[in-house]
Amino acid sequence: MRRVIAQGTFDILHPGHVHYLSDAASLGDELHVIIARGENVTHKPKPILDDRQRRDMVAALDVVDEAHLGHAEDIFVPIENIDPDVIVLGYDQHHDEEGIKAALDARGIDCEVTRATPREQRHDDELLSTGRIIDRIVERRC
Ligand SMILES: Cc1cc2nc3c(=O)[nH]c(=O)nc-3n(C[C@H](O)[C@H](O)[C@H](O)COP(=O)(O)O)c2cc1C
Ligand SMILES: Nc1ncnc2c1ncn2[C@@H]1O[C@H](COP(=O)(O)OP(=O)(O)OP(=O)(O)O)[C@@H](O)[C@H]1O
Repeated sequence: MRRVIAQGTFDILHPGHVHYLSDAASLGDELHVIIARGENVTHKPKPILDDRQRRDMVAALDVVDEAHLGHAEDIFVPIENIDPDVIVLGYDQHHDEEGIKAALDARGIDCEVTRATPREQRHDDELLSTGRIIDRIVERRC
C-alpha cells in the first residue's frame, strides 16, 4: 500500500485542484490530503471558507481517500501520523523540494518529495485559480 500526501488551501474548488489531486493519487494507492489551517495561510489573502468546510469539500472528491485538517503549529505532525511514501507538491507551490526533504530527513521520516504537473486551460474563460474566481465574483456582483 503506497500512501501519498497532497496539501494546500483548497478555498473554492476548481478543476486545477481536481487535476493536482488526481495527479497525486496516480502516484500511489491511497491519497491523504492535508488542508492548510486559515491561520497558517500567510503568503496570500486568508481563505473565504473556514477550515472545516474546505476539508469536507476535499474529502468528498472521488480521488481522495482521507482529508485531514493541518496541524496548527507543526506541519510535520500529520506527516508522521500518515507515514507516507511520497509527498506531492503543487506545480506552483512556493515550498522547495530539497528543503522539505532535508526537514523530513532531520525528523527521521523516510519519503520521496515530488511535484505535480499543471493543468492547462481547456477552454477560453476556464478559471483555474481561486484568486481569479474571487476577482470575477467581485467584478460581477459588487
Ligand atoms: C508537506 C507539507 C505539509 C503541510 N502541513 C500543513 C499543516 O499540517 N498545517 C497547515 O496549516 N499547513 C500545512 N502546510 C502548508 C499549506 O498546505 C500550504 O503550503 C500553504 O499554506 C498553502 O499553499 P497553497 O497556496 O498552495 O494553497 C503544509 C505544507 C507542506 C508542503
Ligand atoms: N491550474 C492548476 N493546475 C494544477 N494544480 C493546481 C492548479 N491550481 C491550483 N493547483 C494546486 O492546488 C493546490 C492548492 O492550490 P490553492 O489552494 O493555492 O489554489 P489556487 O487556485 O492556486 O489559489 P490562488 O489562486 O488563491 O493562488 C496547490 O498545490 C496548487 O498547485
